[in-house]
Amino acid sequence: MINKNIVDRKTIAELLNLYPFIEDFLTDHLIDLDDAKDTTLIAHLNLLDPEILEEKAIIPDELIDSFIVYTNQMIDFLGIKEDKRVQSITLKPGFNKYKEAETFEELTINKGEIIAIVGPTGSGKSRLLADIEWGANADTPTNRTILIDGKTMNIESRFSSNNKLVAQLSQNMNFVMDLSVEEFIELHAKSRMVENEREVIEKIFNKANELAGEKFALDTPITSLSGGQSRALMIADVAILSKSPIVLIDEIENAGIDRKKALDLLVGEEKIVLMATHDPILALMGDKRIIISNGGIDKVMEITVEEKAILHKLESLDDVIQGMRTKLRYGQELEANFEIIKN
Ligand SMILES: Nc1ncnc2c1ncn2[C@@H]1O[C@H](COP(=O)(O)OP(=O)(O)OP(=O)(O)O)[C@@H](O)[C@H]1O
Repeated sequence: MINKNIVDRKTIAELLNLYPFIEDFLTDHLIDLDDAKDTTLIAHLNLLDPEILEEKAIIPDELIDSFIVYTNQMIDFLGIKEDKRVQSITLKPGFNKYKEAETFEELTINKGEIIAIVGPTGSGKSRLLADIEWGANADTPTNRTILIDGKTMNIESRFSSNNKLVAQLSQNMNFVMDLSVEEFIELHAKSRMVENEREVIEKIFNKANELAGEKFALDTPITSLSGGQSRALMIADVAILSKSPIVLIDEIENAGIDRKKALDLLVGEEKIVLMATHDPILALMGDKRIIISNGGIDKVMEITVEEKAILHKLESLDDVIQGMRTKLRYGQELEANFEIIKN
């Protein structure tokens, strides 16, 4: 089944590749496929002249909604083998540290969504991630319940180490195995029984190097990767090779990797991503954010249009800071005059 997150993130060409039958719907609605293939449907509609939209009686949001309904009906009708992956997780309220009931409405997170978890140090962000990893069923200190596709996690999924529903990326990841990067990925690819092993190894290696600040080689021993490089390798590995549909990230801000690319990579693979963070850029990169206070979920907020604009400015500031970091690292002097490019 598709949902709005998927339609918002995939290009029309990618959607056509998955569901060739949508061509009829798009052409019936006068979408010029030659023009539109490399953009998302919403981006394409937003680029159209308002007069043309009016003339064709197209209201972008309504068209997207009917596109989703049509595509899902066709998936049903054609009996297309349904994606067995998890479609959503739901958090049901429990108690905060003072045993007061959490007041948020039950929260459902769909695949392709990014949720930031924010709150002061010690407020319970990691605890929430642990509840999700554990598949809490009113049996953790918070008394929360986590539903996967509307159901509590069964015992097998909770305790099995194969087919884990949840992949966890934490701040401190140390490798202890005596393997090269290539051998490490190969081992993982073999255990997953992938057919196109070479291709997968190359893809993970290239993606990891795109995310990492300092490049590494296929024959670099994994024990000599830096913190940021190991984190980049794990993210690429989880995104491309791991079948776990849910990814939990505990603070990637200090890992020295390209955070935006990392999130885009995970979400592009249609994972459900939850990340605990103190970093305003990451917090605003989420579609929603969960505010934690005293061990409880205080509220759930959606990113506003104004915040999206602020995120854009913060990213420019961040570029300046990263640039300065690079200069300092390579022994250069900083200049007082610097420009913040985007506005
Ligand atoms: N609802 C709760 N009931 C009981 N204990 C809780 C609850 N929420 C959190 N805790 C406990 O509070 C402590 C601090 O929580 P946690 O480590 O999750 O904070 P954090 O927000 O991740 O902190 P930091 O930002 O420093 O990483 C932990 O021992 C955790 O188990």
